[in-house]
Amino acid sequence: MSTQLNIAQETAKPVPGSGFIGSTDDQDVLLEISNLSKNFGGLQAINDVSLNLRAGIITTLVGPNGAGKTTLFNMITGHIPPTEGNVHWQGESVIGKAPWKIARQGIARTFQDLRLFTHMTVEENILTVMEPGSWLWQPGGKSRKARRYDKVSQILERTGLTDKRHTRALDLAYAERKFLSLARIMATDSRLWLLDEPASGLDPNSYNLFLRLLREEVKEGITVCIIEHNLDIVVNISDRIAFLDQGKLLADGEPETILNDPALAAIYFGER
Ligand SMILES: Nc1ncnc2c1ncn2[C@@H]1O[C@H](COP(=O)(O)OP(=O)(O)OP(=O)(O)O)[C@@H](O)[C@H]1O
Repeated sequence: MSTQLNIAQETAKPVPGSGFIGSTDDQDVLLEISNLSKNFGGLQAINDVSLNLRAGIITTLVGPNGAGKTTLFNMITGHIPPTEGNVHWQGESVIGKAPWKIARQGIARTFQDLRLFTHMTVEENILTVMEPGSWLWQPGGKSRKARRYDKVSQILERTGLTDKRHTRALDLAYAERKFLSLARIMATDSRLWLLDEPASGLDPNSYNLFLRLLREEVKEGITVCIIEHNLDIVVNISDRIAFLDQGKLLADGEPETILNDPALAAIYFGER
């Protein structure tokens, strides 16, 4: 079994010390996680995690099953309260706020199980995440409703779903459902996207489209944090990697450094 997370060892930079790396700098921090912990009864799912999500990059959360990745997302988005610690979004704490309020402030999220409205069409699924006020007619120029439909068209075009506009989510292929989940996030105008395994199970063409789309969005100013298990995807996608294990943040840094750390690889592959 490989002792490394990445194959490209020749490009690796040396890891200082034993290999566990701390946070680098605090430039352009959009989301600040400070000393966050979560206990479920006797289980400490997240243990004193501090991590900054920097603007305009893709940070990937990796770690073995049960490491606490989804729990971390759940605390950022207000789905579960932390036992201790804080999360600041653009300088303001989100702790205690309802998920819908946090979403409205600009943090959007996808789920592993996608959570689409399966009996609604693709278009309807996207419209549900748009502001209700958008349906009102405004004097002068195009109605807001018309502008919303234009936006839906653009999103469908970019996600390759134009032909599926009036298809029920239920009748979509797996990759199309994944793209619909992404399309719904695109419709929210959020600044931070938290994506839970967005590329898992995609065929090569869909995967390439996904990568292209994500890079375009990041170029336009979106900040992304992704939970991902597939190392090929992690290698291709990450600007930065945060490595969690048993609720602890073991490393946070450059992909090359993290992916070539034998100690982390041993944990990832269950060889410790
Ligand atoms: N609501 C809950 N109640 C009790 N235990 C929970 C709850 N949610 C998560 N856990 C436990 O907390 C730990 C971390 O779970 P979490 O789902 O965050 O891990 P993960 O890194 O996302 O795992 P995976 O990669 O398998 O999805 C696990 O041991 C899990 O069983």
